[in-house]
Amino acid sequence: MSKIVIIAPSKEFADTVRSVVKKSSYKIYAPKDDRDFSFEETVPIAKQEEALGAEVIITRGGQATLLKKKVSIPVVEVKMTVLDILRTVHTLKSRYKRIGLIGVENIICDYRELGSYIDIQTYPVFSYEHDLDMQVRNALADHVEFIVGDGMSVDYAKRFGLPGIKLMPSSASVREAVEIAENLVRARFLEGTKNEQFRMVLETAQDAILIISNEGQVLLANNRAIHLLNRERTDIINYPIHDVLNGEKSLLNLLTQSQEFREEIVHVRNSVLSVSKRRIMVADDPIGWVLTLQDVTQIQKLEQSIRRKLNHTGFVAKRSLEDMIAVSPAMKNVVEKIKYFSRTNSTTLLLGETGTGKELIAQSIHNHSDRKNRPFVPINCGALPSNLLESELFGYEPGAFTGAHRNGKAGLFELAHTGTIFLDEVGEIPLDLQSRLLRVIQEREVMRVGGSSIIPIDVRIIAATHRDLQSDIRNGKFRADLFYRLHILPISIPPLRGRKEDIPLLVDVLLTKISERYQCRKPRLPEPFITKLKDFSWPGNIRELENVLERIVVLFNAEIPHDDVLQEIVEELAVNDRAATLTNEQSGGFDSVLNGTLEDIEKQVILRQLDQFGGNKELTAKHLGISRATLWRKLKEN
Ligand SMILES: Nc1ncnc2c1ncn2[C@@H]1O[C@H](COP(=O)(O)OP(=O)(O)OP(=O)(O)O)[C@@H](O)[C@H]1O
Repeated sequence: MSKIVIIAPSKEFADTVRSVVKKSSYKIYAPKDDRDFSFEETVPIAKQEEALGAEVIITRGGQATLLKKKVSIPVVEVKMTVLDILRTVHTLKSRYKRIGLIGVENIICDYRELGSYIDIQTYPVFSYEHDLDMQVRNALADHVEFIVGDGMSVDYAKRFGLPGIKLMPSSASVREAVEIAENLVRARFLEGTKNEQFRMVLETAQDAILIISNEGQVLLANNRAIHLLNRERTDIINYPIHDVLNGEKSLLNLLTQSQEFREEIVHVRNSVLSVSKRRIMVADDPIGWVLTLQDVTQIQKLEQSIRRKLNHTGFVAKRSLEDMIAVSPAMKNVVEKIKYFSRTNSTTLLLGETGTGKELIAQSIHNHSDRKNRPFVPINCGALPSNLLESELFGYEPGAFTGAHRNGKAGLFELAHTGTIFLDEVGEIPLDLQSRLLRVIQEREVMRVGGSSIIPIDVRIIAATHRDLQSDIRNGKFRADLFYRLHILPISIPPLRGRKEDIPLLVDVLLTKISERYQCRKPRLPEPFITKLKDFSWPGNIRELENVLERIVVLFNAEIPHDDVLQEIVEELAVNDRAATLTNEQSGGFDSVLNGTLEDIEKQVILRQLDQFGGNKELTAKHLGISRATLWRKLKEN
């Protein structure tokens, strides 16, 4: 398919065209013999080429005038220049006194003035049917001896015995026409590109969009609008908006307002729509309106799905410092450390019993740091067997092991690039992997399992453990060098029993959270009960407290007498505490303690109780039946 088609009505013109147009991408039609193309021949050619996808037709003279009416693509006319005519007339001047210029109006009009300069008669033809005969007769009446003009006119004049010569555009004129045609093709392409871009924007928009004229006629509607209006496109485009929205009174009242507005809410059938109306201005003139309609329920669904996707990756830290309750001095101190440490990129080690909030603190550090908009990648190192943990952390190349994914897989270190990786239960990492982890931390680069290339990473490391890593080092379970790499910024998180001042606020905030989750009323707990909660040792820390409160929310809503529920919980907590103390005393290691001297045994008992009460000396002393001063003294002595 050629985009530019040249129809040369005569053989001579075709020769001029071929001398100019060398590109094979142009299709040239020319008569096979000396006879010029008739209109009956050129019209079908032009129509066929248009149907095949031609974008521009080049031709000349009367053919151009006619084809412009017959096809809807642009027809570029090869115009005769004044110079073309002068050149022809000049050669004839010595032989003929009276020369006439005859031809269709578009050839003659610009040159009519020519007659006054070079003594030549002009005979414009507006329509071959109506004027040609008359103008040839006029020329004869004016005693014109020789005629120059377009093919049709000259041929016609010959029938009256009037000799003539056909005007032929020069190569320069052909070149100019070709240039115009090429520019037109380029402009059409640009326009097509713009239209397509506009269409794509319109169709990929989340909103239903309608463009209406100043008179309220729908000029354009995207597929969402068609879908929303539940009509056929043909029943919408070019119809008045009144007809299109017939029956949707509230929407119509809103849309026919003569003012712009934004995000007005309107109920249409079963949907809630947010509607906006904006003027379209072109050079300060209003030319219509653009209406956007958003299905609010759809937006809510979209938001949910985006959140689900983000959360599904697990790479978003949802909690932050605002979620942390810190009333006790011990926790306030932890919060200060979080704020301070989050300003650095250094490796941080969180030390604390289970349920003390290590994960919450890791997320808070991340969200308080410059990396807050980057990934937060948590992994529980204790939850996976060694080989799986290795490929999870460092990734693997295709075919690294049986069952490996065909395309390989990026490790969590890679996925955490520019963000934070949270190595929970770092004390559970097997020794062989510890050395690999050490290398990654030292070099800040990873190599996938089965791979040979090194991938540099920029990751902040936060590790956490409930284990006594120093003792693991002594027992050969944890590498000392890895410990020192992790122990750069340590945070010891006190157990709940060591920060009982936090309990009342924790109870209040957690009850609100849980009640919201269950969508039920928040229980009001009696003060004595809340105070009583401070007496227990909470081995499961805040998680245990959370579980107890969840039970209260559920049972209070089950209409079980509230006092019974609270009484049962207090008893259960007391029993658990006694059992824990007993187990501790029996298995804890009294066996080991009993082996030492009396002083050793006393020291072990004091330290164990101190630990049991999260370092709280007052409670420890009370439990051991000694004064705080005695406890101080004994601790000092030991
Ligand atoms: N200071 C705090 N303020 C409010 N809620 C807290 C606080 N600390 C912990 N929590 C809540 O207690 C629960 C347990 O916390 P988290 O999971 O962070 O503990 P953890 O130390 O990581 O536990 P584990 O070691 O068992 O994984 C979470 O629901 C957390 O939001």
